[in-house]
Amino acid sequence: MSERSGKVQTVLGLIEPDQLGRTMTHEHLTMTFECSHVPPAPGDEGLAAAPIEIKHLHWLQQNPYSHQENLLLNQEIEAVKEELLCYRKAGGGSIVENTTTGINRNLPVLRQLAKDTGVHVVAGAGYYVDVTHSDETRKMTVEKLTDIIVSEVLHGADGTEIRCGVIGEIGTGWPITESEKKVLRATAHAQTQLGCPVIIHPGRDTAAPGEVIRILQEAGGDITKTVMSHLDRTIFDHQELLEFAKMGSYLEYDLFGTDLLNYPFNLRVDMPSDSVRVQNLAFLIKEGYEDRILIAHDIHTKHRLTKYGGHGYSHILKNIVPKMLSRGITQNQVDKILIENPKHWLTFK
Ligand SMILES: CC(=O)NCCS(=O)(=O)O
Repeated sequence: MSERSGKVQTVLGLIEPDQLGRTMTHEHLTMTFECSHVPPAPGDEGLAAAPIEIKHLHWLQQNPYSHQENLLLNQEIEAVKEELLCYRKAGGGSIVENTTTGINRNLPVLRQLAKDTGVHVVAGAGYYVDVTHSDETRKMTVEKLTDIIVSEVLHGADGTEIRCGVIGEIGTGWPITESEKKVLRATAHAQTQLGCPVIIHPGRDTAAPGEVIRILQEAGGDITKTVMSHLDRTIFDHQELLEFAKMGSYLEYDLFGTDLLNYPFNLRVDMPSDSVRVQNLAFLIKEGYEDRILIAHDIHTKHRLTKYGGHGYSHILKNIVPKMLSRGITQNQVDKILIENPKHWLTFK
């Protein structure tokens, strides 16, 4: 049995699972998202180059990836610190920080934020999507990738002694590339060695989550300790959702606070509103999945911070929880989604 067994690993060390409290299982506190820049529509070049201002907020909400500066969340450490203090005041306890290799993980900043705010921060090991894989990463064998991921959890990552407490978000696109498949197999092998939680970013296609789970399963991964992120923008039909839910992973709705009409990464998608997200949670609960649901905001751009008029990290606690309660979800079920489910997922076997 390892020292991590029965514990949660934060950037400040191991803690008891009961110390976590309310937990957002998919956020970013510092990262860059230049890999996902979308050129502005003809005529919008001026807006895309303008400083972020309240008069441009609606444009930014509809075109978040077409503004280069908006993609640099790493420039907002002070604002994020203030947000985390508000998150604590609102009853938040912990945050899983999903930034992996490829989108500028910064473990010393995460550790400082945890120290300054008292919020428990769990950092992510592994690799984001193919477009961010270096030539060196692409050439690695599954064994080498496994060793690196294991070391990020056991010894620390990016040349620091700060240890990751989950693997992910592991990035995959659609179709899943060969390099991403190797990372997925390495993730499963590392999880087998460590007994740790895993979290996946699926490609933007309805078939993507199921395909990822099949690859992890074949490589020996523990699907019951694996989270499928971004279901909001990936599976829409309730029957397809139930088919996927039967595969046994955690089901994460993590884009609370976003209301995007034309989702630039897949224009066929009708991005749901927060009201529809809550309806989906109520549906999954009715179907018996209350032990498998997780929620978050996945803040990864500047405009979603309260400093810029956004909803911030406390939106779920302040606005979504009352909405859930008003739609027949009980306090006990809310507590499962925000406290019990994250706790079970994050505890090492
Ligand atoms: C940081 C990240 O991967 N966020 C997800 C954005 S997406 O549009 O839902 O893929």
